[in-house]
Amino acid sequence: MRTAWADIANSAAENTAAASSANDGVGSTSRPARSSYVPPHLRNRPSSDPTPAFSGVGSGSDRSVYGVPAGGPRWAGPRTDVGRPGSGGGAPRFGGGGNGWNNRSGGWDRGRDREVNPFGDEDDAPAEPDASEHTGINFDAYEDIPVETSGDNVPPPVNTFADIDLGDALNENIRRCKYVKPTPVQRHAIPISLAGRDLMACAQTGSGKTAAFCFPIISGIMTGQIAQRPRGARTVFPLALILSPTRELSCQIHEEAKKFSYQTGVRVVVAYGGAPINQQLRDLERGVDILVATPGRLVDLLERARVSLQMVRYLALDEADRMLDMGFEPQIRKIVEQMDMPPPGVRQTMLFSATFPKEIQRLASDFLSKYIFLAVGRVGSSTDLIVQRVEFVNESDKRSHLMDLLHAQRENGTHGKQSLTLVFVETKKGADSLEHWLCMNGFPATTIHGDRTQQEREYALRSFKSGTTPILVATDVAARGLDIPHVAHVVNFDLPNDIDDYVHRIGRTGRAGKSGLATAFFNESNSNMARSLAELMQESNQEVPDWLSRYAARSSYGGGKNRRSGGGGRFGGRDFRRDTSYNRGGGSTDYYGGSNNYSGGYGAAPGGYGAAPGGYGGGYGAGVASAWD
Ligand SMILES: Nc1ncnc2c1ncn2[C@@H]1O[C@H](COP(=O)(O)OP(=O)(O)OP(=O)(O)O)[C@@H](O)[C@H]1O
Repeated sequence: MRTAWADIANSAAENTAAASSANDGVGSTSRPARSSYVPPHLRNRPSSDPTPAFSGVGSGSDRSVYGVPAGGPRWAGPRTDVGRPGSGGGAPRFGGGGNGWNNRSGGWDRGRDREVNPFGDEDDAPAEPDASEHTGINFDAYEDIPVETSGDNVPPPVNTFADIDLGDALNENIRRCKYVKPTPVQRHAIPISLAGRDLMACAQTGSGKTAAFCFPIISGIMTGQIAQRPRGARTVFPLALILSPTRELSCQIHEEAKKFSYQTGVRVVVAYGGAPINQQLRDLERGVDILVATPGRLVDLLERARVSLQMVRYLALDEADRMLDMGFEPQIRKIVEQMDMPPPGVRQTMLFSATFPKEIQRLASDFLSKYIFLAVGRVGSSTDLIVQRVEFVNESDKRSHLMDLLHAQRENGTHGKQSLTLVFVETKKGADSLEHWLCMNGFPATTIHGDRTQQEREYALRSFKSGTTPILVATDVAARGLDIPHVAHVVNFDLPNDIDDYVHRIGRTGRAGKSGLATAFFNESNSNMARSLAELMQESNQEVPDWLSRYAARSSYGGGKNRRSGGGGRFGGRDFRRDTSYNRGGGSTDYYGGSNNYSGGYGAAPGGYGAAPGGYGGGYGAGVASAWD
């Protein structure tokens, strides 16, 4: 059976052969693959199009040609090689400027020729007017969702993708993805980002945040002014950096971004730990516009001087609260503040997550400039699409209880390829032992956790996704971001110590408007979670068992951290800059001088879950980062 590494090894061999160079390793001076790099603005140029360099500026949009606000470009690099065609439609016609990139490209279409169609045979399927019919997305689930924005001059939301000037090639890929309407976070976040504004965005799990940050980045690179990139001997200069906390999530974002950027000429490369670095170096050398990475591997590449961040115009942190908690913050600060990345206000920064504790918002503001805060849905709440059940199960009864659930699923047909079950446990050993026990009892299962090799992790994920092993036993490494179709049931065999982790875990089901089920096993050892759990369930219109309410009445806030998402407001949705203690405590109103804009029918009542200062202690030791990364 071909494994991930077999694939990599084979593709490396193919590449080496194609390059006809026995000396194609890292450090080779010939770098044959790299010579075929074609800059994005030249790759889309029709071969028959003799259009010379175009220097026009698109109009009719609230952003300038650089994708920055009308107030003035924040990216000052002079454009020498590419212009923006008018926004009135038609395929983009990029003109070569006769510069070095063009000369060494070997032809506009060489890069594109090699591009694998990520849509496969479905490429030409017509878009359905009714999204729910074709994709199973229940868009009604998103109606009346509460939205809050705060900050200066917030660009208005759009209702359709056609209302946004994303460019023909990207629009075509949106059609290929069968995205008919933007989701609420996309409706708000995309115009904000296209206007060049920094953004801190909170939106519920499975609500389409990946596209919300990818579309403006791809569009900006395709259409914006790009200063000529330096030509370091072995250094590459991406224009955008997307960081995520886990290898699997980085791979997933990479796959998504490749779909969105198909035939746009924008090149997306992924770099993550646990996989051979040489293949990643070769990928980078072929050219990179958007680099998707985990922090540890990126630091490695930066220290080897194989990547420079000096040309980064867009920085996106997915799962931003996780990226800035104790485990990752030093690495993120190093990448963002201590290397050669342009500062806030020069680069554009976008932070996305479903949860955003106040203390993390405070840290995050260091990376942002005059940003807009956007909350779609109740920050840190779970989506109402997920039915949540909490069952009291003593530690010693957990296995037999799980077995009962699985048998019941089998009997009512909700088991198998179309109904996957994801079981979260606290420890890696616990994951292995439960997996073994399930297999012994006739339930094919696999496992994913930080002690497994990356090859094993990827194999496990594929086996789960395909339904070969319809049960995945996982630690929190699988809690965030993973978009696995057909996860029908999430079981919190061991509850996490942090309510935000619970929100992300159960968010692996009930995605993109579909419904899902989440069952949690609760016992005495989880009593510190009772209150947060009961309140979260209440907010999500779930039935709270009486016994849990009694536990909640007796206990304090969850996990000892008392850091309910969003902070300061019972329903989250709260920009920490509006917090009175922040303003009193010497916090500068420079961060925030703007109006608050609400839509939807909820109020962020003060009080309630106030996150006590210093209450947040982070959930992970520093050493954990490497296991994730
Ligand atoms: N406009 C759209 N129309 C239909 N489907 C969409 C749209 N936007 C995104 N999706 C789909 O919704 C699913 C969830 O999207 P995504 O993974 O970006 O969610 P997310 O908000 O990042 O979730 P999480 O918080 O768990 O990381 C994906 O399968 C994606 O393809």
